[in-house]
Amino acid sequence: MNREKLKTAKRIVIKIGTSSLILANGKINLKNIDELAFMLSSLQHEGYEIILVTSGAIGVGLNVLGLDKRPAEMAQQQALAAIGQVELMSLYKHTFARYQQKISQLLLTNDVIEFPESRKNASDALNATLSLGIIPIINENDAVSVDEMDHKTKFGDNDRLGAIVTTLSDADLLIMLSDIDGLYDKNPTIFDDASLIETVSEITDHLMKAAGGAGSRFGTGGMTSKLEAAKLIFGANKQMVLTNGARIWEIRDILEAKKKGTYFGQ
Ligand SMILES: Nc1ncnc2c1ncn2[C@@H]1O[C@H](COP(=O)(O)OP(=O)(O)O)[C@@H](O)[C@H]1O
Ligand SMILES: N[C@@H](CCC(=O)OP(=O)(O)O)C(=O)O
Repeated sequence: MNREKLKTAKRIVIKIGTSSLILANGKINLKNIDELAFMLSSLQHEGYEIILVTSGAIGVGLNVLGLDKRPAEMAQQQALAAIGQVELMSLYKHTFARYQQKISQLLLTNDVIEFPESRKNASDALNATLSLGIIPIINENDAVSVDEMDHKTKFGDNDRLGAIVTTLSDADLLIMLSDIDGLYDKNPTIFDDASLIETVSEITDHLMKAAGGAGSRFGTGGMTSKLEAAKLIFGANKQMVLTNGARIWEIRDILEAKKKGTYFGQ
C-alpha cells in the first residue's frame, strides 16, 4: 500500500531543521520561512491540522549576536537559545500573519513528556490550540534542558522531538524537512554516485551505517538522528516522509502520494 495512506492524512507534523532556516553564511533563510508559512497556512485554511516542530533557536541566536560558532560554555549556549527563540518566533509571527494565520508556541522538555500528568497537559494544550484553528510551533526548551545525572530533560535533537510530537498529538504523518532530498544509500555530499531511497519499511543496521557522520554546521542531528526518529515512527505505527526544505511546495505532491523524498512506512 505504501504511499497511498498519505492521501488520507489530516493531522500533520512538519519538522524543519536548522539547515533549512539558516543560510550557509549564517543569515536567516527568509525564502524558506516565507514558503513554509505560505504552505502551512494554506493547508490549515483547507482543513488540515498542522503542527510545526522547528529548530533554529541556536542558529538564529548566533545570527542575532553576530557569532559564527556556538560558544563552548553551556550557560552561554542556553542564553543563545533563549535569545534566538524570541527572534525565531517573531519571524514566524510576522510571516504567518501575512497569510492570515495565527500561531502559538510550545516549548517542551523530555521530562515533561515522560511524566504522565505533564504529558497529558502538553497533549491537551496541543489539541485545544488546533481546535482554535491555530498552528502550534514547538521547539525544545533549550534554555533549561541540560542533562543532569539523574534527570533527563533533553530530547537529544529535534528529529526525535518531531517523532515524539507525532505520537503525542496522534498525528497521521511526520514530514521532515532537511537540506537534502531524502535518504540516500550513502552520504551524497561525499559520494557522487549515491542514489535516493524511495521507500523504507524497516530501519536496518545497514541503513544506519549509510547514514553515518555529522550533520550541518548549526544543527545537531545529521541523518542518523532522522533514522532514530523513523524508528520511533515505525514503533508507533505512523508514517514519515523525509524531503528537502528548499522545495516546500512539494508538500502538496507528498500529500497526493507522489514519489517525492523518502517514504518511511509500511
Ligand atoms: N545516507 C545519507 N543520505 C542523506 N544525507 C546524509 C546521509 N548520510 C549523511 N547525510 C548528511 O545528513 C545531512 C542532513 O542532516 P542535518 O544537516 O542535521 O539536517 P537538518 O539541519 O535538516 O536536521 C545531509 O546534508 C548530509 O550531509
Ligand atoms: N532545539 C535546537 C535544535 C536542535 C536540532 O536538533 O537541530 P536540527 O538538527 O537542525 O534539527 C535549536 O532550536 O537550535
